[in-house]
Amino acid sequence: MPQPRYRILPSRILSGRHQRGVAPLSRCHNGADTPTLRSSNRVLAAVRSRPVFSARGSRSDAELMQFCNLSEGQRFVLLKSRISHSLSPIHRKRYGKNNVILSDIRKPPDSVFYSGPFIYSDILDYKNLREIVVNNRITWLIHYSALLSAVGEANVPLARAVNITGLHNILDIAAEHGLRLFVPSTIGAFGPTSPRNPTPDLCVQRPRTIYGVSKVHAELMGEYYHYRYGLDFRCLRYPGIISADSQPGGGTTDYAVQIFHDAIKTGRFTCNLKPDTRLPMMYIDDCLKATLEVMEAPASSLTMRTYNINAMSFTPEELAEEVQKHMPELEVNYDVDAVRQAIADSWPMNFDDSNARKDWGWKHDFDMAELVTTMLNYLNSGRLAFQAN
Ligand SMILES: NC(=O)C1=CN([C@@H]2O[C@H](COP(=O)(O)OP(=O)(O)OC[C@H]3O[C@@H](n4cnc5c(N)ncnc54)[C@H](O)[C@@H]3O)[C@@H](O)[C@H]2O)C=CC1
Ligand SMILES: CC(=O)[C@H](N)C(=O)O
Repeated sequence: MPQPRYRILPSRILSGRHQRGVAPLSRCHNGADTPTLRSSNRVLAAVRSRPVFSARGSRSDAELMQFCNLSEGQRFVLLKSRISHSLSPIHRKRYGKNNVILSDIRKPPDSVFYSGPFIYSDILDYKNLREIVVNNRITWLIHYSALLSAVGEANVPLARAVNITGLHNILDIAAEHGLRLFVPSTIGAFGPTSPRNPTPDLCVQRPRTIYGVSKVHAELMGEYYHYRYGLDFRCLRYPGIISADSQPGGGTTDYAVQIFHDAIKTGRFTCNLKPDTRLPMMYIDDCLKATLEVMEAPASSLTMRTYNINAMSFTPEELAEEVQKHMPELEVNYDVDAVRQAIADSWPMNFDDSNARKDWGWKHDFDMAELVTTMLNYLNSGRLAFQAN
């Protein structure tokens, strides 16, 4: 048994009461401090025995009500991304500005940086993550950091480190400190041998990207920690997310964001996928709604820990036609990127999210027509405001 080198100071767990735990640490392969499984077991055994942190279904409604009411100093860390830009204001309104802490390896835009607490962190630095969780008495962790599908293929070692080693760090910290943990998965967690139309929650998952492999790994590890250690792990497989308030990044579905920016800026759009490539998509507001709903759902309503969610499915051609209803002058061309096309061809065309609808009442608000109108109104209002200044 290794000698303890560090002590975990008193930390707040979900009930808002305090738990004292002492965990010997060992060095993990990436050089960061991480608890040994054995020491985690000891802490977790104590945590699991507490009524608010027992396995699925054993929490009473009263405890859940108490849990979801963050009045006793419950605090979040949101590991930042484009999606969390939009999620943080909603969380802050709901749970209090200072109870939601954003964190990233990069300084965000000023509008995000000055909107509330922000802490620098590198997902690969376990010790730093642990300090953030302990020093800020964090109780919920929302883990968005990742390299997406196309950028992941361009830098596999980095994607493997951020998406897999980073996830291991998060899981250990969440389990050790009794945090509720949300990790998003994706349509990219399926592959060419999965049923594609529609794709159910449970089926063959053999993705062909490092991104997809890392997300299947995250789903399985999260569920394993849930059943093995009682970790309150919750995961949604998002479709392509479309949002107006951030620039498109390294995803395969990002053409469906880019088209709006290009339509408004230049009146011309060149799509990097074939016109008939059908993929599941969702407007950001629906994504945020689903994320909050599943985070707050009583554990007893969840029959699974990882759910598909969906809103619509369309092809570039169909999306372009819908945009052209508002902007008939929009010119659309196709210049197919072979890597992105191969990824898209291996992903679901339609997503079966019937379990989410049945278990916790998931219901989307935005269809394609609503999405297009909202995106164009939002981006046009930004452009008009800019011109007015
Ligand atoms: N945007 C989409 O269409 C979809 C997104 N998702 C998932 O949602 C999450 C967020 O996605 P987006 O907002 O689109 O991603 P994004 O690319 O905007 O954000 C990823 C964030 O990870 C951060 N990051 C990278 N390396 C890091 C490190 N070493 N330490 C700390 N942070 C680091 C980046 O700085 C960036 O802010 C990802 O996990 C993604 O897999 C899932 C399905 C669809
Ligand atoms: C669907 C996703 O996970 C993401 N937008 C990507 O295209 O990589």
